[in-house]
Amino acid sequence: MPTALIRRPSPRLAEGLVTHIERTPVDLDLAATQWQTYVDALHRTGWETVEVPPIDECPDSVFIEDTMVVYGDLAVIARAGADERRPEAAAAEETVAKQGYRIAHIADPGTLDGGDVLKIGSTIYVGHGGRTNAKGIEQLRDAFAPLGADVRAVPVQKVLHLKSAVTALPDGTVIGYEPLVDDPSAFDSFRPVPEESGAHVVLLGEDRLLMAASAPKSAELFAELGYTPVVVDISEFEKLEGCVTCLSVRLRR
Ligand SMILES: NC(=O)NCCC[C@H](N)C(=O)O
Repeated sequence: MPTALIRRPSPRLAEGLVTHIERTPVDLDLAATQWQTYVDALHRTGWETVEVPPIDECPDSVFIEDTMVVYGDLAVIARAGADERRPEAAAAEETVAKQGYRIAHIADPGTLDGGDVLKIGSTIYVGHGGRTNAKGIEQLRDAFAPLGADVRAVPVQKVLHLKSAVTALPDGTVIGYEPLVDDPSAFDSFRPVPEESGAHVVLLGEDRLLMAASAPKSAELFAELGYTPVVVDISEFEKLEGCVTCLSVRLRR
């Protein structure tokens, strides 16, 4: 059974960072329900989940994706671009090590958030922007090149992370809401979607795409293309610039 790492929301979730959008109040009870629904959707589609111990003092800790990048048998532990998120990594490292992964680290002066990393086969796109710097990208390349990965830097200026702008369909087509994609030509194949959050899909296997309820037109488009959208409402996390990808780390080995 494939495994995904998850982390329970902090009671301080509402204080999470907001960079490119206006802050609006977060409903903690609703966030807890939505998180459970997200986890249930993983279980329903055949995923086992492993919880990283919660870290209550870090408001953004639910966004577990940002703590690491996993490729082959190696987990590279990120060094968050936002100082206040750095303490999130330690327990995530312990948990992924227990799953049998080798560990490497992004080190000072490198910074990198997992949300900036989009893997498509052996191509790894890394967003160079507000959270991930050139040194972080260089270190990620040094870690994964020996495993055969082609690490390519792409610009991210308009949104928080690369994967806030684009993700990819199972056939490798990169999807994005064009007004928020810095350079669509950076990708081998690009297809526009009609909504911002329509750009965010988590591949669950067997052509199923986990996606947010806020992108109904994109869900319709994917269904027409032969995929099966699995829709979850994550409104409270979207208020903090989170999306479906950032609430889990899928371990595909
Ligand atoms: N990978 C992601 O999309 N992470 C979302 C992180 C949101 C959080 N409020 C932050 O600004 O770091």
